[in-house]
Formats: sequence, C-alpha cells, structure tokens
Amino acid sequence: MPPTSPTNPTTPLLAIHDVGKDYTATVLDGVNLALFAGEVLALTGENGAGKSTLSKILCGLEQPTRGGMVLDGQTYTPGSRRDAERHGVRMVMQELGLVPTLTVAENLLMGRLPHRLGWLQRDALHAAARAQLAKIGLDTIDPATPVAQLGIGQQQMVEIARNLQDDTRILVLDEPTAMLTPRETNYLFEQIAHLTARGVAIVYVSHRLEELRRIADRVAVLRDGRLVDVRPMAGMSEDDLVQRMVGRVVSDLEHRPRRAAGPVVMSAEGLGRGTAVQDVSLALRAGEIFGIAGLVGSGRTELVRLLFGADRADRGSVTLYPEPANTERQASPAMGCTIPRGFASPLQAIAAGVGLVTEDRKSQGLLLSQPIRINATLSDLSAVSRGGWLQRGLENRLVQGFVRKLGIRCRSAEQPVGQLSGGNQQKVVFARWLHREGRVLLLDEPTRGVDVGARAELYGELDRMASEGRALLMVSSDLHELMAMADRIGVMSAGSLVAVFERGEWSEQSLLAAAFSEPGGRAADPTSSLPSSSSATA
Ligand SMILES: Nc1ncnc2c1ncn2[C@@H]1O[C@H](COP(=O)(O)OP(=O)(O)OP(=O)(O)O)[C@@H](O)[C@H]1O
Repeated sequence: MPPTSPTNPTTPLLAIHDVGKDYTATVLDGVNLALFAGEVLALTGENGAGKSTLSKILCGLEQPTRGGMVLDGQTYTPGSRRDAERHGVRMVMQELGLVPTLTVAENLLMGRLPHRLGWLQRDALHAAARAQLAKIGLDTIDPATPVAQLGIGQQQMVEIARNLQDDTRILVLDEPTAMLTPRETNYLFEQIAHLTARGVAIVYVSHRLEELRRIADRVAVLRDGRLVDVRPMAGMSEDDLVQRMVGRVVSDLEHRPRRAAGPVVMSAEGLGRGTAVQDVSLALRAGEIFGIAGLVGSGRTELVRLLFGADRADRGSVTLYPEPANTERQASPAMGCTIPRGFASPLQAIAAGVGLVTEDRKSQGLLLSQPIRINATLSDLSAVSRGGWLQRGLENRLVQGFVRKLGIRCRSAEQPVGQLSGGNQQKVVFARWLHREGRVLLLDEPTRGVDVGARAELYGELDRMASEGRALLMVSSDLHELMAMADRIGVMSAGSLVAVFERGEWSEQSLLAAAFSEPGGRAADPTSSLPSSSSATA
C-alpha cells in the first residue's frame, strides 16, 4: 500500500505512462509507474538499467521518445530542468551543480538574491541562507564561506539544501549519500522524513541496499530498461532485493579467509603534505589487501594521491622494495630504494609498477568520445601488440574478456565510453588495470556506483590479484566491504593514520570509534617489521 497523501490518498501525484527512450538503442521501454505524495520510492537496478535516464526524464533533462506523464492531473512535459523546477520537481544529481567561487549563501539563493535599490542585501541573504542550512542540520557552516573551501561531503549537503525549496513537490535524489559521513546521512534522512510528512514525494536512486531498506516505502526495480517489479519495501530482505535486480543470488560480501602476506613491496615513511596528510607511515605487502577507512575529508584520497605521485608530498618518503629472488612468500630483508617526497609524477609511479583506480572518472582520463576498446587498453598497449605492432585480434579478445567478465553493459566494444552509464564507465576504468603487470594497485572507492552483481566480480578480481602476489591498498567508505575484503585496515582521521587493525581484531564499532578519534589518541605502529631501506634519489 502506498502511504496516504495529505491531499488525496489514492490518486498518484505523478503518473508515468508507457514511457520509452531510444538513443541509438532502446534504453527505457514501456515504463508505467505511479508516485504518491508523501512516499519515498526507491529506484534501483543494475548499472545501465535506466535509472538515471528515467530520473532525467522526470526532471526535464531528457525527453521521452514515447509515452507521457501526468502531474497532479495535468499533462506534464518538462522541456528543461527550469521547466520541471517551475512545477516543483527537482533533482539532486551526482555531479554537483555548485559554483565553487561563489559563497554558500550565493549558491543557495542563486536567482533569488535579495536586492534593494539595486544593492545586494547581504544580511537578508545570509539570514535566508542560514535558515535553509538549518533545515538540514548545517547550522555550523558560515554562509559567507566560498563553496570551494568546503569538503566534498559538505558541498553535497549544500547542493541538497539548495533543492529543498518550499515549493518542492517531487525530489529526485541520485546516490545522495555517496560523499556523506554517517552523521550527514542521518541529517539527510531526518530532512527526508520532514519532507514526506509535508506530502513531498521522494525518488531515491541508490545501490546501497541497506539505505534503501531503511528509508524507502516502496521499491521499483528496473532491469534492461523495463520495470520488472514495484512493491512495498516492508518485509524485503537485501537478498530479495538483489535477486530482483540481477535475477540471481549474489553473495558479494563473503568474508575472505586471511591471506598469507608476503614481503613488503612498498612503504611510506612519515609522508605528509600540509595538514591534509600528516606524517603517515605504512607498509604494503605482497598478497594482501590493506584497507583504509576514515570519514570524508580525513585525508584518505589525499594519501592515495601522494602514494601515486598525483600530488607531491612536502615531507617523508616512499620506498620500493625489489622482488625477492626466491618466490617464497616470506618477509625478506631486501634493501629498498627510497624516494624522498614520493614519486614526482603518476608516470613515474606507473613505470615503477604502481597503478591507481579511483571513483573520480574525470581524473582517470577516460576518453569519453573514444570506444571502450581504446579506453580499456590505453594504459598498456604492450599487452595488445607484438613487435611494436598493434594486434587487433589480441586487442579484441582482451576487451571482449573484460566486457564479459565485468558485465559491461554496452552495444559493442566500439561504443563510446561517454554513452555508458556511470557504473559501467567505472568498470572500464577498472578493466584498464586488470591486464597490467604491476606490483602495487591503489584503489580509491573502486566500487562506488557499481551495482551489486558487478561488485562481486570486482571483488573476485581483487582476490585474484592478491593471490598473484600484488599488494593492494583500498580506500572505501563502505565498512562492510572493507571488513570483508581487507587483511588489515588502517583508519585515517584529520590527516593522520590513527590506528591499524589486523583481521579478527576489528569490529564496526572499533573502526568507527577510530575514525571519529582525534589524532594523538590510540595509534599503532604500522611500519613495525619493515625491512631495511637505503636512501636514494629516484
Ligand atoms: N547519451 C546517450 N547515448 C547513448 N546511450 C546512452 C546515453 N545515455 C545513456 N545511455 C545508455 O542508456 C542506458 C541506461 O543508462 P542509465 O545511465 O540510465 O543507467 P543507470 O541505471 O542510471 O546506471 P548506473 O547505475 O550505472 O548509474 C545505458 O546502457 C547507457 O549506455
């Protein structure tokens, strides 16, 4: 039963009739869906199932090829985002729409800035902004702060606050918590409860099933552009949800047995940059996954960037250890090569066998207008050439293998990457590193936006890489994922590595407590038992 609306309990606020969308292929077909005032409707499905396309049609960013919509009894054909907003239909997209150089207040009230005799009324502006921020528990943010100075989680919250207007009737949230801390997520959920009590309908798009179960009244599942199920959330388990999404049982988070760690491959000693990363020391061992937990803004991503040479450290060093002559997996006292302040550039890191997968697809250098084939093999042409000649057959076989293994949803390997859904683009980024010979792979939120079925495939690939003796470092906001996959978990807080737990030592609570702790509290020495190193300039 849909929840009752304050105005009318049975008539939908929005009715979607037989909506279809064709690009070069059909990506939505025959979608019929009713949205009721005051409900949270979860929209879920595998990567490429059509969730974003349907959301964009609701919000005027795309127009349907077939079918139509009725909003409150009136035909609804929004031709643009502005048009949809005039009808009270708003969307918080994954890509933030804020202007970084403007202040929080200016972003919040853009287009509605209070003026008097041509002068901007700053006091009125800040008062209005404060009221809007308070709605979402952001009372501590100064409305005069330029958005660029906020952390990414806070920016996401400002984006959400911007869309919480009094005239909002339908709010579409696309993966809204991807960047949020647990505390910010709670504020958001409280705000959603206020909105639904006022009769606002929420469409909530997410791959985070536990969130969907927590917040949604009903769930709609898309598969291959078709709506395969709409039902009340009450009584649905996560397994039920997964089975409806992918049509099979997926056990993505089985806990791995502890891996046998080999010698140290790479270490950091007192690595730091400004206050973002403060003197971090750690050692990555062949055959193990070292997890990094921490809140948004704790320095996790910055640490990975220093290890990869994407930013240059201003203190400390990185040491690389040669592969031991014997293949036995035991800590070897080999001499390492120490690089003061770490790699000078990503090219240097890649040449040394260090790779990076991040969830930030923009910085991955995906060539959006180029086919999947080119993007997947670009990072290592030697894998698809012989004697300096590109071997088309070899390339095709390799790429077909990735597409099959990772379930990349595409027409063919020749489809431009820019036409893929977000999660499928992420799989292409990952595919790049599957065939590369490398000793260390750094992963920053590698499964963000990736659906549950594909995530299981990625976990299998990480297992394989570890068993082949690669050292993996994996940053993740998903503690369950880290606890299932990692052999050790380091926790960052305020730029410092404040604790390192061995498998079997941690609990969700202890990891969270460390993430919220002040640096200088509990600390472990993660470099104990490091082999010796000699200083050298790379
Ligand atoms: N501009 C476009 N041109 C061609 N195909 C497109 C375009 N935009 C999206 N598609 C295709 O439409 C399908 C649905 O994509 P959509 O982004 O709606 O999926 P999604 O369910 O939101 O996926 P994800 O979970 O990865 O975000 C995909 O196969 C995608 O490749």
